[in-house]
Amino acid sequence: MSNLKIFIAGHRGMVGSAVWRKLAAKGYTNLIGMGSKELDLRDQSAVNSFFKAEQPDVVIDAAARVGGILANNNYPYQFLMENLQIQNNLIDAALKENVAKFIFLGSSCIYPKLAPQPLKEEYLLTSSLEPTNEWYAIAKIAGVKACEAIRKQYGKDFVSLMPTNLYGPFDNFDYETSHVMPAMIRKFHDAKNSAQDEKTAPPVTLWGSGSPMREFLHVDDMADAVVFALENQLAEHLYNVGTGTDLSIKDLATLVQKTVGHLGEMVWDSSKPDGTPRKLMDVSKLQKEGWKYQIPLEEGIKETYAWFLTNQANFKQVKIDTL
Ligand SMILES: NC(=O)C1=CN([C@@H]2O[C@H](COP(=O)(O)OP(=O)(O)OC[C@H]3O[C@@H](n4cnc5c(N)ncnc54)[C@H](OP(=O)(O)O)[C@@H]3O)[C@@H](O)[C@H]2O)C=CC1
Ligand SMILES: C[C@H]1O[C@H](OP(=O)(O)OP(=O)(O)OC[C@H]2O[C@@H](n3cnc4c(=O)[nH]c(N)nc43)[C@H](O)[C@@H]2O)[C@@H](O)[C@@H](O)C1=O
Repeated sequence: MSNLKIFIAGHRGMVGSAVWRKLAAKGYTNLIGMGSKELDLRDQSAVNSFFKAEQPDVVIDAAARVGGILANNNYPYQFLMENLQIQNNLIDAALKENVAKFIFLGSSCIYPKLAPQPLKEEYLLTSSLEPTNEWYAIAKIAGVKACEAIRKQYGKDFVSLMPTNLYGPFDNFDYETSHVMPAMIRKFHDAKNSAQDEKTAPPVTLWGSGSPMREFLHVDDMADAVVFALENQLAEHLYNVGTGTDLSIKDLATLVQKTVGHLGEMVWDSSKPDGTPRKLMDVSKLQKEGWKYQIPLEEGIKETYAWFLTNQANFKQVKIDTL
């Protein structure tokens, strides 16, 4: 049991809620969370007042404007500015209020589009970013650099974890704004359910060519990595978090289709972007510290589809507010 006061920013999101569950299960009793309606993390003075009043020992930053390839491409300003505002307010307030440990979550898209594979942490800022998500990536790079600067200048334990593509319970299943895994689960499921009989399911339309390669990590493994980073003093400021293996989007589609039990065709919509051709993580640095993923992809997809089936009435569908 631990009484460490831990503020999980974004505790209602896919990652934040998984971190909360994991910490609660491990006996952490002093967890705090605020929804965006109670505390808008873009509001600097509200964030400063909250930190002054609460004085957390640890902050886990799982709050962000998050979305799949199309949302990133269509709303560049929101993905750049909201993420900068949220993370800047959290990081700066944590420094001022003397928070002992800060865990910042970035994304594998911080690495250059055409970097050598697998992606090592040291490839950061060596060439240009993938255009569909450079806005989000630039915000995340600024977060990594802010934490690195605090570590260098103040010697504080601020660390950044870069997750690969994540999936699992409490994901966003919106057709337009979601990532590929929840999109596929919902599309195959809806097509299967709209069939007259099982063998005449309508086709499912997927985006791009299906040739990009992606790596997927179950959110419970991600939460486990966050808890590992919390409980251990990591030697460096930046660590990749993933499985170290990837597959093509076409192969993923076949796996999800089989899990869901859709028997129709797949159609590939080439008017939608492919995004980066490959972003396989080199996960050896965190492995050397002692952390490794546990949940195999097939098992994770089965479990996520089971969760989707029991939560169909109220799964999350994120819409993006613009000015
Ligand atoms: N999902 C993925 O595949 C990946 C995610 N990541 C990173 O992991 C982290 C968590 O992502 P994930 O859980 O998937 O995202 P979700 O969209 O599921 O959750 C994000 C959370 O952020 C909160 N939030 C957003 N804007 C604000 C705001 N203005 N004020 C307060 N809270 C806000 C939301 O709160 P509320 O619900 O109350 O509105 C929500 O709970 C992010 O940093 C993301 O960049 C990195 C790589 C891949
Ligand atoms: C986590 C990561 O997530 C994003 O990057 P991404 O990996 O490109 O995103 P994605 O999951 O949306 O797509 C992966 C691939 O899958 C293809 N694809 C097929 N059919 C569907 C489909 O129906 N929906 C979606 N979303 N994609 C589809 C799609 O065309 C692409 O080739 C960024 O936000 C980035 O900033 C980031 O951090």
